[in-house]
Amino acid sequence: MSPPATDSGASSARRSRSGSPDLIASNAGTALPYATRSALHLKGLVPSGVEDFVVQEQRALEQLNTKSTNLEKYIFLSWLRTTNINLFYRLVLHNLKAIAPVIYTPTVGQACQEYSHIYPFLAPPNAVDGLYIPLNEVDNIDEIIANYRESIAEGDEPEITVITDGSRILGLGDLGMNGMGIPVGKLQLYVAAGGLNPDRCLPIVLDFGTNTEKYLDDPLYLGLRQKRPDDPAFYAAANRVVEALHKAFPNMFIQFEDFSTDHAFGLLDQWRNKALCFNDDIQGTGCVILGGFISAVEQAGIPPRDQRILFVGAGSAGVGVAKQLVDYFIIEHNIPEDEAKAMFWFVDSRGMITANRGDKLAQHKVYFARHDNSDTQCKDLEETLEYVKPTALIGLSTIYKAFNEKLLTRMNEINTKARPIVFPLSNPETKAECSFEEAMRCTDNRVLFASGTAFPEYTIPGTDELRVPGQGNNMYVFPPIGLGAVLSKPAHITDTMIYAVSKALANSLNEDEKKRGELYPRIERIREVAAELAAAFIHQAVKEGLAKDDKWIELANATAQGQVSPSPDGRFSAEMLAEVKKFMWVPAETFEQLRECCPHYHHHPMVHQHNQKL
Ligand SMILES: NC(=O)C1=CN([C@@H]2O[C@H](COP(=O)(O)OP(=O)(O)OC[C@H]3O[C@@H](n4cnc5c(N)ncnc54)[C@H](OP(=O)(O)O)[C@@H]3O)[C@@H](O)[C@H]2O)C=CC1
Ligand SMILES: CC(=O)C(=O)O
Ligand SMILES: [Mg+2]
Repeated sequence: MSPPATDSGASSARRSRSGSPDLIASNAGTALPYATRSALHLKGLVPSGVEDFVVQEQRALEQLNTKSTNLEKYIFLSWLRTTNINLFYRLVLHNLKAIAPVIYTPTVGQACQEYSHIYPFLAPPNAVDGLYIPLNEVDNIDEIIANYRESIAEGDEPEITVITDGSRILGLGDLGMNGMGIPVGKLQLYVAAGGLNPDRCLPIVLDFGTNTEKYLDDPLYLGLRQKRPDDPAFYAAANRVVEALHKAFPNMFIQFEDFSTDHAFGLLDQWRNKALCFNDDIQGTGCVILGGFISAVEQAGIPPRDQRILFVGAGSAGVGVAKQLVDYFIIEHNIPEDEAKAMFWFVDSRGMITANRGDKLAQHKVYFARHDNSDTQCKDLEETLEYVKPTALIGLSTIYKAFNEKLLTRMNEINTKARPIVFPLSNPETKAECSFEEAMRCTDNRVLFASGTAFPEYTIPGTDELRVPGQGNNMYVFPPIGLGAVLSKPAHITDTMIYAVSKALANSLNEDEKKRGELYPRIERIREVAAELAAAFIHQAVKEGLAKDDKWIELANATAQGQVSPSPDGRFSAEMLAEVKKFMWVPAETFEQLRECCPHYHHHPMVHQHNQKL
């Protein structure tokens, strides 16, 4: 069983192997009481003021606020995370709305592009950010895993990993090893939103080269300076790594992230029934967008079956999202699959996707290729929009401003009877199809909107009406899916477990959010909502007979048998929700808590000596 929520020793555990006084000092710093300073031979090495964590946090926030750019803020926060992880997460959790766009999209995109330039000179074994696995060392993967094991404290085996090869980082393309910023950033959200223990999160980059000349020519580039391998070599190496990880840590949840689309589908197909894994860009994005889309369809003002949905972009994200929306129309609205599928059109870089377009469609596009277009071949988005006259426009194309003023205005004109749905979901901001303000202005403020990246709130001109844009980003769902998987330990993740999370997300809006017509819960509530979504996931995993953890099986069965009170939508019980919340990691509030909750503290040789003297 995993440690309880109070096990907040944070990264101090990792440092315990060094036997250095850093163990306590790094996470307590100026909060170290005099007696402990004395015991650890730190007298005179720390300023004399003894303060509590709240004051430390004020100082950290003050320092963060002196940084004039988001990249500087990112660098400061990375430094803080590797220096004092407890303080880092206190700051993140108490300022999530302001900090999420710094540690995650959009700033993380820029940080990845600059990764080799801002690399913080980490000093292993005491500071290890994750695993860098070069192609030419894949045969030594067991040694690499053994080295990692050596660098962590006993009992801190990873329970979750985010793994990328950097080949499609957000909408920024192939960043090679620089893509490491994404697993690092995603795992910070696993901790902040999902309550995973930071010591048990493992970011991994497969450093398999890059096809981006700019990085190959950059003297500071830290990855392998070679072109990417061909497909057989890629799959042989990637599978070798995943196999070794799965063997070393059989219960570890594996999140595939930001692989180029063909490999994203390929790896998922190979591993989805063999290991506890999922692809965030295909399944996570599908899950989160379905959650917001359900709310949008309810507010649009036309029957769901009259929706005509135009996707711009048919990559891992576009196809992943559309497949989940098809399931929704089938399951919730009893629309036969063929009819449900016919509610969707796609545009890619070559125009509307049709079966008779003349090019060989990639396998993942075939399902949605239109057969009813006769001779009509729309060559781009503008033509397709006029042809389809969509009620919903969804962008996962990486094309900045693809939804220009003209197109947005047309969406408004086409949809006089319904509120138009516009979801520019590409990341980061420099790739977003449009902004919230643009969508509001061009649709007489009628738009039902969600974006991948965080956009500012918008006050309708001439009024004091403030509108909050929805953030349709998989960050709302991968933390609870991971948390639910870590707790209930299903043999593998099914589409129906992910579907249950989408439904729970749509049900998670509070009265205020609903009254304001918002599509997603406010980010300040992301942790509270994550607990509900994780409970829904666990409940579904148990229902499908795939969960392996007895405690959660018993709790879910008790709900099903009516022994405990179910949630309003019947998906989980209050008891289960309370248990999930108990598990969620929280940073220590006081020095005492840090000390008590850190099992390694008491084993520290100097602390041991000190305690013996007391
Ligand atoms: N909001 C969220 O939570 C998430 C957002 N995303 C974002 O989605 C975007 C796409 O990701 P992914 O699907 O994996 O990437 P891909 O590169 O696989 O997909 C991009 C798609 O856009 C198409 N495209 C490119 N140029 C144009 C154009 N001019 N007009 C129309 N379509 C075009 C491509 O066409 P072709 O196939 O012909 O090359 C391709 O189908 C990224 O920006 C990513 O950040 C991804 C995951 C989650
Ligand atoms: C959010 C995300 O996973 C992406 O843009 O790739
Ligand atoms: Mg991604």
